[in-house]
Amino acid sequence: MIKMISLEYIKSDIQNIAEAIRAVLNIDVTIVDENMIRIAGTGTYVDKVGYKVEGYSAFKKSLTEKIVIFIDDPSCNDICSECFSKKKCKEFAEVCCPIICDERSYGVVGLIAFTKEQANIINNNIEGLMNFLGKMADLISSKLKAQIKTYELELEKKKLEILVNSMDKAIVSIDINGHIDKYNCKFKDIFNIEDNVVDKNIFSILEFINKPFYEEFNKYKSSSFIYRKGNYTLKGVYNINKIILNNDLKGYVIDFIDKRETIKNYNKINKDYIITLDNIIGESNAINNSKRDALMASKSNSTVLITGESGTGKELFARAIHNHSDRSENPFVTVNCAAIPDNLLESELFGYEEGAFTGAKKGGKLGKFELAHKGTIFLDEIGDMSLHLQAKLLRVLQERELNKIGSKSNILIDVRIVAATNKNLEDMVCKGTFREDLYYRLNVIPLRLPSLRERKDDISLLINYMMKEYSEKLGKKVVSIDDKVVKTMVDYKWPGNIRELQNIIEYSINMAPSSVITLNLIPNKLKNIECEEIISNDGIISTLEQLEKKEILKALNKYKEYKKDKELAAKALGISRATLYRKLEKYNIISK
Ligand SMILES: Nc1ncnc2c1ncn2[C@@H]1O[C@H](COP(=O)(O)OP(=O)(O)OP(=O)(O)O)[C@@H](O)[C@H]1O
Repeated sequence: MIKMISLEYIKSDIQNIAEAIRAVLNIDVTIVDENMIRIAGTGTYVDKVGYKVEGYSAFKKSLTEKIVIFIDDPSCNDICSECFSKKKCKEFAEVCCPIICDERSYGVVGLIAFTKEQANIINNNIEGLMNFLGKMADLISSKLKAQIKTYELELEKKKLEILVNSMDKAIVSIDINGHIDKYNCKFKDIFNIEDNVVDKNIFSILEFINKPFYEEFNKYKSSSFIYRKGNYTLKGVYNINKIILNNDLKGYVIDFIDKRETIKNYNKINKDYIITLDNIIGESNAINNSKRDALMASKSNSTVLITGESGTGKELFARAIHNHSDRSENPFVTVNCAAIPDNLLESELFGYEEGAFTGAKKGGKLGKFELAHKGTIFLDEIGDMSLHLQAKLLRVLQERELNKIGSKSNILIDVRIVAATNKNLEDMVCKGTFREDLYYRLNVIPLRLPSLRERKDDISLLINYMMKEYSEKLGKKVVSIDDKVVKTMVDYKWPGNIRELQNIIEYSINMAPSSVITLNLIPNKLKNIECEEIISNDGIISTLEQLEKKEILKALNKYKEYKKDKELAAKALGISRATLYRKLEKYNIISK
């Protein structure tokens, strides 16, 4: 940074100094910079300003070695013997002194005698002149230092300006009486201000700011606001911070958050996850029916209730419904009602105003319903919502407006609701754990998603899709799957549905030593299905061996998650571990 500054920046000051020296001493003066460019000069040097002093000279030596040089007779001086203009030299004597600033040589100031009289002045008072020239070099150096400081300050100012202007908050600083001192671009932007507002009073521009706030600072430190100018309305939150210097209050910095901007950013982040019905893998009748119903639902504004076992793709369908709807440009906001404790869920859904309760965040909190304005809110695991919140949600659904905790007025909401659950809400209604009126409000468009068991035709398709996805993700080249594995997977019951299938494919790709997924790579639970098949064949007489095999499989299945599974299974069957192993071999049971 400092390197960029040179004597060039202060050349008019330097020229003045050169002329002052000349006027006092009647000897010509010249000054060169660190590149040997003449910066200033008097007499014959005036026309040479701006040109480079070529070759080796006393000036060059003084600059590089940072020493004062005195030459009383150029014709026989050692330094001059190397000078390229030695032969045409018209000088009688010379004194030059380096200009040093922070131990760096920035140039040289020199006195040159072109007549015998001038040489006598130098020769008769060399010590005094050297001292004088040193003082002049110091003067130039201090001017340079001041210039470097100014440059650094300007640079800092520029950086701060860019920093403040690239903030996504609007900020303004005012004195203790409210007069505006500085502000960033965002401030003018969000409040639609066109004029220069420096020195204007903030209270006359932003009437919502509580005027005597500096007397009751803590009370008005942070608040939500509504700003109106003609047809323009802005809602947001502002915070006031004191500027204190040496225990004196000097003013305030106020920052403003534009609510629309917060919502827009939220959308941008969530836009990364765009799912449409075409991305939902499956061609079976069961899934095609669900896709058809979902497309119909997307064209309406009514509430959708998606039901289906865990991992069947309820959230995926909810996103697809939103993305196919005319709300797709607006937010899709998800709330997992089971993951958030009941006491927090209320503020998560509906938000609160500043100071609504002890511990409430500065500036209040935007609720998910507000964030989802003009978009869709996805209430996942709705069956886990408490009765207390069910009543609140019902009120919002009925009245289409919500009351934020701590607020005196209601907010109109325009949000499409898609709820989902893997619970049987009708059963819950019968047991009194889910409100009947809310159930009917939610279940306007029911969408049931089939379990993977009900769409076995899709399993191969899903396997291929997931193999590609995870091979890419994990950077492995797994390209095929053994037919026996596919058959085993088709036969399995998939209680965890697609999520469970995803886990197993991810696991087997991780474990695959080659490019093929083989039977030994998939968990045993998938291979022990025979057990369930035998059990379900009620009414059919089995041989004793079949029964024995069935009981062994049952026991293995029961303890499959345990480390000592064989020991526990053997104990449960009333046989020794060795006998169990023998029987496993006899019945060709593959076990972990
Ligand atoms: N048809 C499909 N094609 C591809 N991936 C799918 C499909 N359906 C679901 N998935 C994937 O399966 C996983 C589970 O889906 P999702 O979270 O939508 O299920 P869910 O029914 O909401 O589950 P839960 O009830 O447990 O919340 C996700 O990773 C999703 O991407």
